[in-house]
Amino acid sequence: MSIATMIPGVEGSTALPATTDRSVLLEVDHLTMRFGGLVAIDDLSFVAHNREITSIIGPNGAGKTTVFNCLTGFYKPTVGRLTLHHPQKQRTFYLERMEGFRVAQQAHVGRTFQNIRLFGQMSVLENLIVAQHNALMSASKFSLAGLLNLPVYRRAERIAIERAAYWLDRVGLTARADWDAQNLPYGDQRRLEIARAMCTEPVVLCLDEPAAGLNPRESLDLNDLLRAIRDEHGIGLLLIEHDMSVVMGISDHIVVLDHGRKIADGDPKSVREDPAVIKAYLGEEEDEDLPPEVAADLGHILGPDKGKGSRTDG
Ligand SMILES: Nc1ncnc2c1ncn2[C@@H]1O[C@H](COP(=O)(O)OP(=O)(O)OP(=O)(O)O)[C@@H](O)[C@H]1O
Repeated sequence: MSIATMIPGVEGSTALPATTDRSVLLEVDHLTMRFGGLVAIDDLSFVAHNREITSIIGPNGAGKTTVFNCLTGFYKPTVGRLTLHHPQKQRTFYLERMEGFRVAQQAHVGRTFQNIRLFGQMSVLENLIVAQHNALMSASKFSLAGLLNLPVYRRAERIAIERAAYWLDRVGLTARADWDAQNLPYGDQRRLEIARAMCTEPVVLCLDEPAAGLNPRESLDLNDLLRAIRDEHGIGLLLIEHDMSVVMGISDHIVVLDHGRKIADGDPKSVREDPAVIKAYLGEEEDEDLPPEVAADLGHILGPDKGKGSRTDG
């Protein structure tokens, strides 16, 4: 079977066609996460739709990464239900009940990390092959078919290599396929992490600050890549991002947290105008002068005429 029949966006694909289908992909109900006496997430509910980019924003410590950690099986929530409606398998997964490693394996929730976590001493290509470990192990019948190099394993191996090649091309890293991942420039490492997550064939991709450390050009390219993943690959994206030009530029839907609580939920325009959001980002002392880069970020959220305040980030 050609990789073209397996990867959405490639000629001959059998994946879901790119439509305007906005079916609910993920439901978060009454999610609460306590660490001892600290309530990191406090009764949070929201939905994310298929084929949309949903951003979760809020000041430092608002609970954004904790939401991702609960969704992806790194944390067990104290209370709450996380329901994934898998559009291809027509199945529902209760993520909070699953063992952590099964969340990626069975429910196909992929993620990238705030601090890049590549296999630094493996090549770029090897990082993408290792990401397909589950499929390869299954095809090898957990060793025998692989050891004997049976056709079923050879086919799975070929598909894994073709998928890796496809994603190398999509993120512009084909020429660096043999480099050790640790030797890539920072922006390339960020894109390799996204490619690696996509090689696991997620139905929802959670991206934790993918634009961190990117220059403006790289940041614009990232926007294009994320839009293309949404539009061509028929999945939902969840984004945590401090760069408000990225958030406001590509989000279909934004959920705003402050001290673990949801304070706003809607499209970028309504969130930008929401008084609770303005207050969370500006704080009470609106006259305080901010550093220029912080004022610029606030300008992206609140519009050019408002860029002063005391709270500092996305
Ligand atoms: N494993 C943990 N143990 C104890 N407290 C934690 C743990 N993980 C997160 N927290 C706390 O939960 C709160 C929310 O943290 P979280 O990292 O989710 O916020 P965030 O919005 O992602 O912040 P940032 O934007 O700075 O990354 C913080 O007070 C943090 O210290």
